[in-house]
Formats: sequence, structure tokens, C-alpha cells
Amino acid sequence: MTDALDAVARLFVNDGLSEDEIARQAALYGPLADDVRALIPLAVQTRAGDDDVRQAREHLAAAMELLGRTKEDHPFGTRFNDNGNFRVWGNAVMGLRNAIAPLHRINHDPDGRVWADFHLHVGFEGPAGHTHGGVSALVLDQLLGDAARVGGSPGMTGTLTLRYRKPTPLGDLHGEAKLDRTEGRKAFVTGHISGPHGICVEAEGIFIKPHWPVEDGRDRNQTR
Ligand SMILES: CCCCCCCCCCCCCC(=O)SCCNC(=O)CCNC(=O)[C@H](O)C(C)(C)COP(=O)(O)OP(=O)(O)OC[C@H]1O[C@@H](n2cnc3c(N)ncnc32)[C@H](O)[C@@H]1OP(=O)(O)O
Repeated sequence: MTDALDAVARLFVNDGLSEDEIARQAALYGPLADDVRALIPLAVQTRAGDDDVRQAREHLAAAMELLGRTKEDHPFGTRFNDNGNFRVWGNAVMGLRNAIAPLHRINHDPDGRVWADFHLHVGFEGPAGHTHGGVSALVLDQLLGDAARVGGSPGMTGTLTLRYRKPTPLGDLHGEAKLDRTEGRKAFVTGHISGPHGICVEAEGIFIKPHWPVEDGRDRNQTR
């Protein structure tokens, strides 16, 4: 576990940014990720011909060259400031700077329930016209993990059990989760994803607080 501990410690950084600077960066890089996100379904669905695709790729190559001139050589990790403003902008499910992240916001109710309304575009397809089962697992892992954290028992996913009750459509979906109980370092959480015709996937998770001395004090109603 030493390597993991080292990586977590290295990427768990108080970067001392002011709230203004965080807001400036969010306003700069958030829309960039939104643009890249909008490209993904276009790559799947465009019917552009040879010349237009060639031209589009030249534009994209120019953009990549520009963005690649200065870049970090490590993942985003968890960054925070003295106000306890935590940022997980690289997170695969809700990272503000991550174009594959399908969730914009996870909401927290006073009773501990966490929930999100989100949209899965055609880039998340598994069975024809439906959500890939691994994508449902991805979203539920985050939602259940967040419910454990909000319930006061943050932890790593130990076991995640899913029951796919009916095919999950693409498009507008709802997910939610709630801490059920704790036993020592273990948090037992349940949740589900539902679509227009009801619950599609149910989940049970066991989240285990590692021995690592990592505290996660993100705001209860955090945005990405
Ligand atoms: C502060 C922490 C913050 C973390 C980040 C929050 C992010 C929030 C959002 C994140 C969302 C995204 C989240 C992600 O994507 S997290 C990424 C996916 N998950 C991982 O990579 C986890 C990898 N595994 C580990 O790190 C360790 O194995 C863990 C930490 C899980 C346990 O290693 P540890 O050495 O600590 O365990 P122990 O041997 O002392 O056993 C302790 C107890 O646990 C029981 N047990 C053990 N393993 C399992 C298991 N797999 N299922 C069920 N139960 C298990 C065991 O029987 C014992 O029970 P008992 O005998 O006491 O009854």
C-alpha cells in the first residue's frame, strides 16, 4: 500500500489558490472540457464527408498543439485551499476539467441522500441505444462513495454489487444513494439509477476507510 499512499499524498495538495483564482480557472477550463465533451457524440454521429473531416481534424490538431504547449505531467488529484475548498477536477464522473465526466453536480439532502440528474450521450452506448453497464457502475460508484462521505464515513470502494433490472436508456437519467449503516471502518451504502420508466440499476456498496491519514472535507453541496 506504500505506493498508493505515496501517490495519494503527492496528489493531495493545498495549492493555496484564492477563491477568485479558483473561479477564474473554473470559468476558463470548465468550458474547454464542455467543448471536448460536445465533440465526443459528434465523432460518433457526424456524417461529414472526406474534406470536412480532414479539415476538422486539422483544426483539432491545431487546438491540441496549442493546449499541449504547457501542461502538467501528472493527474489532477485532489487540490484544496485554506478555506477547505476541495477540487477534484480530474474525476472521471464529475471532474470539472474532465470531458468524459457525465455529472455536473451531486446534490446532498439534509437526510443524507445524495442525488444527481444527468445526461448520457451516445458516447456512453453499450447495448444498441442503451447505456453501457460499466458506465452505470461508474456513476453509481461515485454516487455511493459520495453518500458514504456525506454520511461521515468516507472510503475506498471495497465491493460494489449491481443488479441490472432493465436496460438503461441513454439520455436523461437520475441517480441517488444513501448510507445505510456503518460497521467500524466499513460503510454500507445503497443506491440506484432510474430512467423515464423507473429503476434500471440497483447498487449496494461497501466503502472502507483506508488506514491512510487522508481527510476529505469537501463542501456538502459541492459542484465539480
Ligand atoms: C479518507 C478516505 C478518503 C477516500 C476517498 C473518498 C472519495 C469519495 C468518492 C469516491 C468514489 C469513487 C471510489 C473509488 O473509485 S475507489 C477506487 C476503487 N477501489 C479501490 O481501489 C480499493 C482498493 N482496495 C484497497 O485499497 C483496500 O483493499 C481497502 C482500503 C478497500 C481495504 O483495505 P484495508 O487494509 O483497510 O482492509 P482490511 O483488510 O484491514 O479490512 C477491514 C475490513 O474491511 C473488510 N474488507 C476488506 N476488503 C474488503 C472488500 N474489498 N470488500 C468488502 N469488505 C472488505 C475486511 O473484511 C474487514 O472487515 P472486518 O473484519 O473489520 O469486519
